[in-house]
Order: sequence, then structure tokens, then C-alpha cells
Amino acid sequence: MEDIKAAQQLSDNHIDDHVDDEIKLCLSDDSPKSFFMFAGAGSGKTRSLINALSFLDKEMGSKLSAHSKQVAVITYTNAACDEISKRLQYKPVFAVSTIHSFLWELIKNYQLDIKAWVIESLKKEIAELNEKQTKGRGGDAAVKRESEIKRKTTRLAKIETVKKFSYNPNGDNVGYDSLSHSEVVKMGSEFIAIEETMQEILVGKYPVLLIDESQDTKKELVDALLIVYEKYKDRFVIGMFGDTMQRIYMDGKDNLACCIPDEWEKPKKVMNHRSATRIVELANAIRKTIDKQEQRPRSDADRGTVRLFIVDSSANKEEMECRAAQIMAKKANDKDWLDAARYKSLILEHHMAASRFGFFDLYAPLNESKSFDTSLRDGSISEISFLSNVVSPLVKAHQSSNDFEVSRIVRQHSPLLDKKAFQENSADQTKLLETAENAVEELLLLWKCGATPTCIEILKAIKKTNLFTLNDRVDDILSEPVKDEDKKTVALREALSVPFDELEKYSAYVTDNTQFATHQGVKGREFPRVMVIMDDTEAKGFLFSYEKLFGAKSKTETDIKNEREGKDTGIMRTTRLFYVACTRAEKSLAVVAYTENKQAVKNTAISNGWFSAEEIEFL
Ligand SMILES: Nc1ncnc2c1ncn2[C@@H]1O[C@H](COP(=O)(O)OP(=O)(O)OP(=O)(O)O)[C@@H](O)[C@H]1O
Repeated sequence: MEDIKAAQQLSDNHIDDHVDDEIKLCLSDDSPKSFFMFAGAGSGKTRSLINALSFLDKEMGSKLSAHSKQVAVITYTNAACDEISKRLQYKPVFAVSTIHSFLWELIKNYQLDIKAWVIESLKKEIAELNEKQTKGRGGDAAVKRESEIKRKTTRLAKIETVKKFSYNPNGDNVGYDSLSHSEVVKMGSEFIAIEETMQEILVGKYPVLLIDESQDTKKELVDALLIVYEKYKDRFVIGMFGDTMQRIYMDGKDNLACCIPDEWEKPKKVMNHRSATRIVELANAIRKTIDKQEQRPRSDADRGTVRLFIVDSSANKEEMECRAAQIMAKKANDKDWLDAARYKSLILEHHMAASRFGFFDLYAPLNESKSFDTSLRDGSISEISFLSNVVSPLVKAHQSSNDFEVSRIVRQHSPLLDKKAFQENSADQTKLLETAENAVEELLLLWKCGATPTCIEILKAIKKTNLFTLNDRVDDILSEPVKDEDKKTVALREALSVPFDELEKYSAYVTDNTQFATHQGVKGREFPRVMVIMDDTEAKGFLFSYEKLFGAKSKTETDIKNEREGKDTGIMRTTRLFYVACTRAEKSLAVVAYTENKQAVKNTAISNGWFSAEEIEFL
């Protein structure tokens, strides 16, 4: 009897295996078919994507490669891109990229078209701004518009001379000849939607295109791909993976499921393989308010632990979160909650990590300038990444007396010891080495007797000795401020005036080496222990409101109107974010809610069936 039960349980855990077979059928050479595989958190979508790709490699990898074709995979983040490429052993038949890199690779050789598009769109934007300027009222908005008009007009005047536009999908794009992230998305999607040559290139090069997290894929691109699909459906297969409940960005397509053609295959999954039973129950309860899709936990899943800690918003937050973790250690019978490095704290905004983890003075000016966007979030602002990738390891190597490593870093990065320097000074190489050594010494002097220099002091020392090559913007950063300066330069000058260890903390955060991550940033990931921190007072934006979701703050008239009209509301967006954050947990989950109204939060948590009274604690 026990054996039969065990066997049943085992087979139950394979209940969704048919989905991978259905996807394989869609990808088979005889009857290719596009598909839309949408399923809840932890249901194994990423796993199915990898299985599908392995199948493609086995079945048609060599044929595709022989014809210089590839399977395109579009992921949401660079981290997901790296992870998938690694799992596919970097096989060249796969072109795994983020949306931005994918589009840029497709369009970058069409420089004349890019130029025409940029000129046209700048003219349009300037005309729109001018119209608003004549119609609109004065005040701050008018001043802002005026400077926008001026900036765009200057760029437009310079564009004629541009021979080659540049774009870095992973950095901030400096200079009038570089394209912004949104320009590349708009332009690339438009070219795909309209230009037949581009469509032929896309379909010819990538007969199969799979998209991960497609609920958050930019809507312009999704629309463009659906147009291409209609035209080329006999030789172009699209596979979309995702979960509408996990749509957390504003630029995804909100009614995606309704736009998928009827003839696409739509396999369904019902099991959550990631989380303990109690966490799956909570996820189902959260989801109930949006689309009523339910998941089942694995038959061998642990029960798991969830707790809601309700805290006054004026409380000492670090202390409260530490107390919540101590309680979790007891309730979940898991000592790892006592070590901050062993659980993940999910915050709503990066600046919450900035103030808790000690890099606020570096972060705030860059964030407030609103000019860095993704590069601030992923740590790719070039001056900062240079300091953390080159200078920080150099200083650490020196501090641990690792002369070999110091010399390796200098040889790898310094123009004082590059090939050109040696060619030019072939007669006196000892002198070259001496110059480099002196430059290193001068830099390291800044840390003498336990001192911590500011980032600006470090850049100045490097500039003086030419130890490393610095970009042109560093010259501006190190100069006295001038009128009408570039916003990025102003922000960087202020940000880099902080002590170097603050920059190191920031770098640790963006490279995911701290206990903190944002609710949004952990999409697709999983951790044994998760603490979800909900704190509207520290969240600057108004896109999300946990206080409204938990009934501690009333809905606005706009919320009510949007709800009535069936539009997406802030509360729905917050529900989805809450779902994403909670479903990252495998074993135990602590939710910490900072609020102005503790009782209201408790009442809502109970009446929504999210937490039982025993699972709720006031701190
Ligand atoms: N069929 C399966 N059998 C056993 N484990 C599985 C199965 N499918 C997925 N898993 C495991 O469940 C976890 C979640 O899988 P995966 O990350 O692929 O889910 P997902 O649907 O992409 O999740 P999310 O949407 O939440 O990011 C992973 O640890 C994965 O290894």
C-alpha cells in the first residue's frame, strides 16, 4: 500500500512533463508551430526553455549551423542571459541576448537608416515639445521643456556629421553620436515591423526565436514580432515563455495573452516545483485576486513557514528586520536565519539598499540626475566600473602583499606597460617598469596609514601619472564646474566625491554580493530563505503601494476609476510584485510590512486569506 502511494506521489510530480513533449513537437522540423507557454512561479518555465533548446541543438543544431542560421533566445536581464548561455555550454548555434543587444545586433549595420530615423524622431520630439510649450503653462515644467528643446536641437545640429552611431547595451551611452536604450528599442522594433529587408534578415537568420519572461518584453518588440509571424508563419517559429502574473514593468504588453493567435500551441503547467507547500498556498491566495490560477506543490514538498511581521513605519528598521529574522530562526527551526548572508532581503528600491548598506551618498546624486537608468542599476557606469574592476582589486592585492597580482593588474590595464609603450621605448625597458612602479606607489600612498581616499582623489592620482587610461568625461569631472554642464558629469562629480569604500559597497550590491536585492531584480531567481520588505515611505515611486494593497491607505479616485474601467491599477501592479517577491522563497518566507496602520494590514492579510492570525506578529 505504502509503495503504491509513493509511486503515485512520484508520478504526480511528473504531471507537467507532457508540456516539454508538446514544445518539442512545436519545434520539430516537420510541423513547426509557434507556442505560448505561460505558467505560474516555479513551474519550471526556465527548465522547459533549456530543454527546448537542448532538443533544438540535438535535432537540428548542425543543419542550422551549416546554413549560418541560429536559434535566437531573448532574455530579460544580462544575468539570465549568462545563466542560459552557460547552461547551453556557449554553443554557437544559440544567439542568447537581452532585448537591447538583440535589436542592436540586428540593426547596427544599417547606419544610414539609423541616421534618418534619429533625425526624424528628434524633429518630431522637438515639434511636440514646442507645441506643448505654446499651449502649456509656465513654471518648472516649462523650464524643463525649454532645456529639453535646447538639448535635442543641439543634438540634431550635430547629427549630420555623425558617420557611425554607437551603442552600448550594457552601459551608459555618452555623446551625441551614441543611441539611448529606448531609441534602440523603438527603432529596432519599428524596422522589424515595417522594413521587409529587416524581416527577411530576421527570419532568414533566426528561424526559431524563443523569448523568456515575455510578459515583460517591450510591447513594441512583441507587436513587431507578431506582425512578422503573420507574414512568415511557414518558416518562422516564436516560442514565448512567461507568466502574466509576473508582469512588473510598465513597458510589457498588458493584454499579451489575448493577442496570441488562436493557432499557437498553449501548453499549461500546474505544479510549483520550487516552494514549500505553505508558500505555494500563499502564492495561490495572492493570485486569486487577479486571475484565480492555482498551482499544486510537489508531493514531496516540505510544509514550509510563512510569517507576516507588521511594524510601525517610524520604527528602527534594521533592528526590526533583525528581530524578524531571529523569530524566523525559531519558527522555521532554521539557524541560517541568524546569519544575514544566508537569507535574501528583498527591498522595493535600490536606494533602500543604499541607505542600509552604506552607499547612499554615491547613489543619490546619480539616481536623482535620472540620466543613468540601467547602468546605475547594473553597475556599468564606466568610471565606477573601472574603479571597482581595476583599482579595487589592485588595492586589495597590495594590502594582502600579493605583488604578483599587483603586477598582473598593471600589465593588463596600464598604458605605461602596453605593447605600444614597449615598442616606443625598446631601448630602455627598465625605465618603463620604473615609471609604472612609481605610478602604482603614488596611487597606493593614498591608502597609507589606514586612510581612505575619495574616488575623485584616486582619479586625480591616476590622471597625474597616466597609470590607467581614463575617458574624456573624467577630465570634465575633475575640472571645476562650468555653466550648462552635462547632467551626467555634474552627478558623477558629486557621487565620486565619496570615500572609496562607499563605491566598493555599491559595487558589491550591484554584483549581487550582499544580502539585499530588489523585488523586481530577483525575477526568475530562488533562495531558500526570503524576507520581503514592504515599505512605501522608503519607496520613492508611486507605481507601487503596499499600504493600499494591505488596506492601510485608501484607494484614490483614479484607482477606483481605473478599476471600474478594467484598466491596470497600482494595486494590481503591487499584487503582481508581491507575488513575484514571495514566490522566490523555497523553504521559508518572512514578510515585513512597515505601515501607518498596523491593524488594517492585519485585517486585510487575514480577510484575503493570505496569512492566518497565528502567522502574524506585531513588532
Ligand atoms: N519537472 C521538474 N522536476 C523537478 N524540479 C523542477 C522541475 N521543473 C522545475 N524544477 C525546479 O523548480 C525550480 C523552479 O524552476 P524554474 O526556475 O525553471 O521555474 P520558472 O517557472 O522559470 O519560475 P519563475 O517564473 O518563478 O521564475 C528550479 O529549482 C527547478 O530546478
